[in-house]
Parts: sequence; structure tokens; C-alpha cells
Amino acid sequence: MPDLPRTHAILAEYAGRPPLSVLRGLETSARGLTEAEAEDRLLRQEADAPDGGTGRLALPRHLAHVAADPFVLVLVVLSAVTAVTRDPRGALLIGSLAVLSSLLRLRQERRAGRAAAGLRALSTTTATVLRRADPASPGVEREVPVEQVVPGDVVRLAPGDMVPADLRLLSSTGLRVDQAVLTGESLPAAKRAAWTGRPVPPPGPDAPLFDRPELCLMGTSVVSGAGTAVAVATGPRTHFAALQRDVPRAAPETAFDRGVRTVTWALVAMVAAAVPVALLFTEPGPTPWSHALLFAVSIAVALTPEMLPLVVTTTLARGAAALSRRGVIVKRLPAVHDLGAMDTLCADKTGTLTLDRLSLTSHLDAAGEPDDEVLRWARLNAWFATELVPEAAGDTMDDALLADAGPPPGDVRAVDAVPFDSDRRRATVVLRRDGRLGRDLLVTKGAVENVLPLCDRVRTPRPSPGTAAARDGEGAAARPRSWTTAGSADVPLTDDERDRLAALADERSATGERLLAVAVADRPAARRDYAPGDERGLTLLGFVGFRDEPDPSAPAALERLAGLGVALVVVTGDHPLVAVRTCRDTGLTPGRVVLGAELDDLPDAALDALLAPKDGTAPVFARVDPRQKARVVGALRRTGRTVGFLGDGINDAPALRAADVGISVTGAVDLARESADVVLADRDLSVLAHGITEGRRTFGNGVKYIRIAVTSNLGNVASMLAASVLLPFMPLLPLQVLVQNLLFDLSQLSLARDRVDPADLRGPRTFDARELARFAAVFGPLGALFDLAAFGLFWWLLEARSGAGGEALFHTGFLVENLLAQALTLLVLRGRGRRRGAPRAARTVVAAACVLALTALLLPLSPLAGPLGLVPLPLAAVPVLAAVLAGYGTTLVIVRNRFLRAS
Ligand SMILES: Nc1ncnc2c1ncn2[C@@H]1O[C@H](COP(=O)(O)OP(=O)(O)OP(=O)(O)O)[C@@H](O)[C@H]1O
Repeated sequence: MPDLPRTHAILAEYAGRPPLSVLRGLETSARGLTEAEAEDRLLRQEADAPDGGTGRLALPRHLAHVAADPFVLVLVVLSAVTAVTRDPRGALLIGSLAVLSSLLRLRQERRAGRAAAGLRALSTTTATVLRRADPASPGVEREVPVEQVVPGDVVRLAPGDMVPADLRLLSSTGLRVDQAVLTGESLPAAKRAAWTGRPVPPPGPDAPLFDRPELCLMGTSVVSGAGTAVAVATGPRTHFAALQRDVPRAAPETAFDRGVRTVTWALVAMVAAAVPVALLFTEPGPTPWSHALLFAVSIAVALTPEMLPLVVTTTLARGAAALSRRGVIVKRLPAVHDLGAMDTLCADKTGTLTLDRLSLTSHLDAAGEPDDEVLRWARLNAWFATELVPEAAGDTMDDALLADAGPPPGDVRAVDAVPFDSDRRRATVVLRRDGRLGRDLLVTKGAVENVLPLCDRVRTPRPSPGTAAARDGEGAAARPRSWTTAGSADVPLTDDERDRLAALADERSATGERLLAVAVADRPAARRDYAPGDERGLTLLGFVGFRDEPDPSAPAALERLAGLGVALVVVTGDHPLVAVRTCRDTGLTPGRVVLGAELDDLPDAALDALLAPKDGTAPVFARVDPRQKARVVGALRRTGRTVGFLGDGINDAPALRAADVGISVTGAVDLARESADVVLADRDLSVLAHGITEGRRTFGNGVKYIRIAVTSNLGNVASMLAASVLLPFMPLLPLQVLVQNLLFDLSQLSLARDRVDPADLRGPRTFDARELARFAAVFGPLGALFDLAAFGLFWWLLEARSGAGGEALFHTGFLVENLLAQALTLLVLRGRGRRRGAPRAARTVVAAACVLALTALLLPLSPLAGPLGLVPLPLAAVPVLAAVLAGYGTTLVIVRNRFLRAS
């Protein structure tokens, strides 16, 4: 794969050349590649990819990764030490354990990987390319998965698109690209294809490529405007891929990662402490030094829940599969858990609290009276904005404006646009009309606060508006009566008038109406591209109003979320009064309303204080831009919350990435879906509630495994250490410790399929290392106590003191008792008990416990008994085992119930 200087050189070569020369160099045309050429290039591209284009780890590399696991390495070392101590059979068995556990993990991870890839494929990002059936045919737009874009493809860019390759622009309108992934710069950069006719010097080897206006690099995304470009480099050959290889960036840590890290470190500390303690305990007496070391290391292994990665992957994969059946696609497996851990959901209001079906409700002049003229200008703006930038952002408003409108008059055309974006909250088109040589007319519509300050004149109301227009018979999209803004009707905008207009807008917003201001400016035609700086000196014409009805299902869904312990924080780009009204209409009690502009002046500490939960209300953030949305999410996380962000727009992407779990919807723009961890088939809060419950179920079973494994291992190790002090020989051979550990771990894999107590689904759940420690501190010693009781009984009853045969008997008795006790532990500690309303254990768990118990009883009679150093138990052992286990089972249930009552 090319390195960074090489990708730089390839792009630099194409950057300075005229478009035609670029197309020739890539052996393509402005009408795109033919299907056959594209297929040919794709085959070559896939053959070239290190993973064969699957995106998954190749088998040998995956195997190497699994084999490098610390626990496997410990087993390998143990096997080597055993071989050195002249026990080849033991060495072979330990070696087989290493191979078995690696293969098991490999199989499970590949299965989970396949399932996750399948789920990701359900929400793939696509690119729009031009392809031709044959060289003579015209280019036709086709949506293809991003991985199928090949060099030479002509790509169309629209707002919300991820740039699918390294591209050289051929044409563009108001294109602005977010390059934060490459530059860290949050403000979008303007891109243009402009070719001056003279070759531009290519960028030097140190000049950053993202500075070049004619290059759009993979990894960046389109914020506004449109463009057509040709792909120069794709996939692993892009500048972004080379950059990643050079400086791999760690993904931000999620709630799930944090939890696993805490538990893992706690266990590593315990293991590290166990080895010297075990050595200390085994040193005296006749035990050879090498055996003592072996025993110490096997104790360390016994303490480690080595199946943790496997159990976690299995439970998550099962959770993800269950979610996909309910229309929730998980793109990153740990997001299943993060969904369950979420305690705060940030969402905008459109489509979450409202139906997202905007309808046009009013068109008013500056006095607040109905005026068709205003509607005509607003429609011209919407029509041409959509024409120039086909998938323009904020198109729900444009759609509503154009719903019953015909085409604009034939003598009007758009020459340029400064497209909508969430920072400016307005859209401008530049129109020319036949016969008006040398004049451009700017038509701007946008949020009242973002348009009014750009106006210095206002068109005064006309008498009996609407009637004249109706008589024109030109239809709603016809040319407005007065094309120029000059004339007696336009007067300078005074401060008093500004205040009055703002008050008028507030009054209507308070009813929930979403208002856009409409303004125009007549100028001498410009000979360059228009930019946001040209939106000034406008004449305000009036307003258009829309309504987005509250979603009738929202109150019930919000109640369900509240019942699950998830608080909603509304974060919207809309007007504060509209936001408050919508909250009230859906049964939410809005707390303090914070505007985006206020947010910028608020230091972190003040923001954190503002976010602290107060009297059941949550603050509402209104008129916030994309960066401010992300800041709110970051602040919530800082205050210890686990935050989900639900959004579908370009303006939501930074917040989706900043959240613990970014949630988007199938119909969202590519950028939003790409930035999300979870994609919902429908933007429906009750679907999300299902997702949260499933996440908690998954988490609940993972936690069960960790609790039971840590507790039981801790108990075992304690009893073995105690026994090694009391006995003149090791209580279990190292190999026996490992076999016992492996059998128990295998049985615990069944927990991935267990039922979960309803109590565990009620609130947000995260790993709680302290709770885990308390649990282990109570149940670990309890297990050890009964193990020691079994020792005592075996000691006297089996007369284990008498010679080597006695040792083997003791080992066998201890191993069998231990495994049977673990089967009981599995069944008892998995839940809260039937009397507390907990569901019965799943059949798989019961079966696993039975298999474990049967294996324990049959192992000493099997052919494996010899290599494992086991002997058949005498009949006298049966009552001992029965008494100890009956006592253990009963005590375990009693203590569990007490423990649960106390916690
Ligand atoms: N097509 C458009 N043309 C002009 N102005 C628009 C257009 N779409 C939206 N606006 C203005 O920009 C504001 C912010 O829009 P943005 O898309 O950031 O958030 P929103 O859709 O209003 O709110 P929400 O966050 O609830 O989805 C809108 O409230 C509106 O005033």
C-alpha cells in the first residue's frame, strides 16, 4: 500500500492539472466510466486489498491475535514448564487446553465478526457515481456502496455525503466540506473546481493537500453545496488511509470500554498478588520448587476469568442479533451494552417530538398580514436551492414550500447559490432574469434572527395583498410582481421597526409556528462566486410560517423512557419558543432554556452546574449549531452521565460522534449514519426503548458471568491456598486446576442465553467494580468455607494421609466437590430467586450446570482419569459430597437473599 509521501505525490500530480487532463490521465470521461471498465477496476482493487475487500481480519492474522492473548501465553509457558519437569502427558494436556481455548475464541469471534459485518451492511454508506452502459451511452447516476467506487469514477457530491475517495473537483456550487478529521479545524472549508485556464503549481511535498480548493479528500464530508468530481485514489490507496497507517488514532473510550477496563485491571491486580502469595504458601515442605512455581502460576490462571472476552462477544452478538429483528442495527457490537448503560438521551425535536411532516401555514408581510408576494419569493428560493443542490440540507422546509407549487417562470434562472448550513441558518440563491442584463437578484430565506440583522430596508405592506396576484393567474410559483427591490415601497429599517419585527416573530413562534424571514437584494452582476459575505444590505419582505405537529405517540414513549431511567435533553437548531412549545405539547416540562449564543459564553464549570438534574426538569438547548450540540454532549459525559444522541442531520454528526452511543435512522444523511453506532429503522422512541432494554439484558448476562466467575475463582483459590498450608502436598495438581477452570468456564458460556431479572432492566446499568468486590467478598469466602469443610471430611473419611494413592484420592475428591459446587453456584447466583419475581434459569443454563455436574462425577471413571491424575472415588465419598453440597446450596440461597435485601 502506498505510504503518505506516495499518496501525497499522486494527489499533488492531479491537483494542478486542468480537468480534461485529469480525466485523460485516469482514462475516464466526464460522463463517467462504463460498467465494464468499473467492474474491471473493482476486481483489480479487491485483489489488491490486504483483506480481499471484506474489511475483516484475515484468518492467519486473527489466529495470531488470539494466540497472543495473555492467558493463552500463560498456558503455553505452563506447558513448557511441565515438559521440563518431565511430565510430557501433562505438558500435552496443558498445550491442548491452550489450543482448545484459542480455537473456541477464534470461532466465536469470527462468527460475531460475520454477524456484525452483516448488520453493518444493512446500513452501508453509498456514493452517487456516473456510469455508462457502453462508451456511446450517456452517464447515468447510480448509487453504489463506497467500497465499490474506483479510480476514474465521476462522483456527485451533495450535503451530508461522506467523500467516498480522494477526489479532484470538476464542477461545484457553494461546496463546503468538513475536514475536521484531517485538520482538527471545525469550521467547514470552501471547495471549488474553478479552473482559471492556467496550470496551477502542484502543492509541494510539505504543503497540506486539504488546503487545495480543488481536492476533496476521503474521510471528509460535505456540509453544504454540491459538486461533481473524479476519483483519483480509493480505499487503502487514499491519503486518509495512509495517514491512519502512519498515525493510528485510538477510538474514544465508551462506557463499555471503561467498565471492562476497570474490571480487567482489578483482576490483573488480584492475579499479580496471587502468584507470590501462592509461592509463599507452597514453599515449605516436600514440594519441589518447580512444582511450587507451577502451582502458583496455575492458581493465577484459576483466578482469571479467561472466557471474559468470549462471553462478552457472545452476549453482545446475541444482543445485536435480537435488536436487528426489532429494526435496530448495531454497527459496533459494544454499542449494545452502551444502549443499556445510557441514562441521558439528547435529541433534537424534529421527528423525535414532532411528526417531521412540515406544512406551510402562513406567508406574511412585515406587518404580519397575508402576502402572496412573500410566498413567491420564498418558493423561488426553495426551487432554485433544490435545483442547484439537489439534496440540499434543511429540505423539509423547501419541500413544504414547493408542495403545491408549479415551476418558476421560464425567463428566470439561478446563476449561483450560497446554500443552507446550520451555522448561518439561511439559504441564498442568486437569480437572473432575461432582459435584465448585468443585474443579479439575491433571494435569502432563513431563521429570523439570522436574516433580520442582514437587512437594512423593509418592504412596507401593500393594500389588499394577495388579490392582485390571484388575478395574475400565474400560479403560486410565478414570478413575483415586483422584481426589483427599488421603489417607494422599500423604507430604511429603523431600530424600533427591528424590535417590532422580532416581537412579531416571537409571538408566532410561541404558538409553535416555525418562521422563516424572506429578504432580497438587487445588485450589479458579480463576476465571481458568491459567498456568505455577500448576504448583506438586504430588504426584508416578510415571513413564511410552518407547522410540524407534535407526535401523538411521543408522550407515551417519553414516559416509557422515563420509566427506564433515561432523561431526555432537547438540543435543537430551532427557535427557543418553538422548542418550549413542542416540549409542553408532548408532556415534557422544559427547564431553563439555553441559547447557542449563551452557551459560547458559558465556562465549562457553569455548564456542568446547569446540567445537574433539578426538580425533574432538564434544560432545553435551542438555536445551537453542530459544535454546540457536541459540547453539550461532552459536558453531560463529563458530569458522569452515559449519553446517547439521536439525530439524522449533517448538523448532528459531531454530537453523534461525541456521545457514548450515537443513534441515527435509516433515512438519515450518510454522514449522520456513518457517525452513529446504532441505526434505527424508524425514528421511533419506542423502538429505542426496546433497544435500551435489550442492551440491559445483554449487559445483565455479561455481569452475571463476571460475578460468578470472579466469586467462584476467588473462593477456590482461597481454599487451595489454605489447604496447601494445612496439607503436606498440593491440594490439586496444576493440570487439575486448569481442567477444573476450563470446565467451569465452558459451562458459564451458557449465561449468554439466560433470562434476566426484570429488576435489572429497570435502570441504566454500568460495570460497578465496587459492587463486584462486595459480591466477591461475601460469596468467595463462603465457597472457600465449604471447600475446607469438604477437605476435613475427606481427610478423615478417605484417610488421604496414607501414601501417594491417598493424595490422588484427595485430589479427586476435591476436584469433584469443587465442580459440583460450581454447578450449584451457577444456578443460584445467576438470579435473584423465584420468590423475588426473578425468571427461571434458561434451559441452556440448567443443561450446562447438569453437564458440568455429570462431567465431575464421570471424569474419575473416564480414560482421561489417568493423565489427569484422578482415581475412582470410594462409595464412602458419596455421603460426604451430598452433605457438603446440601449445606453449601442451602447457605448460598440464604446468604444470596440476605445480600440482595441489604443491597
Ligand atoms: N431550507 C432552509 N432554508 C432556510 N432556512 C432554513 C432551512 N432549513 C432550516 N432553516 C433554518 O435554520 C434553523 C436551524 O435548522 P437546523 O436544521 O439546524 O435545525 P432544525 O431542523 O430547525 O431543528 P431540529 O434540531 O429540531 O431538527 C431552522 O430552525 C430554520 O430557521
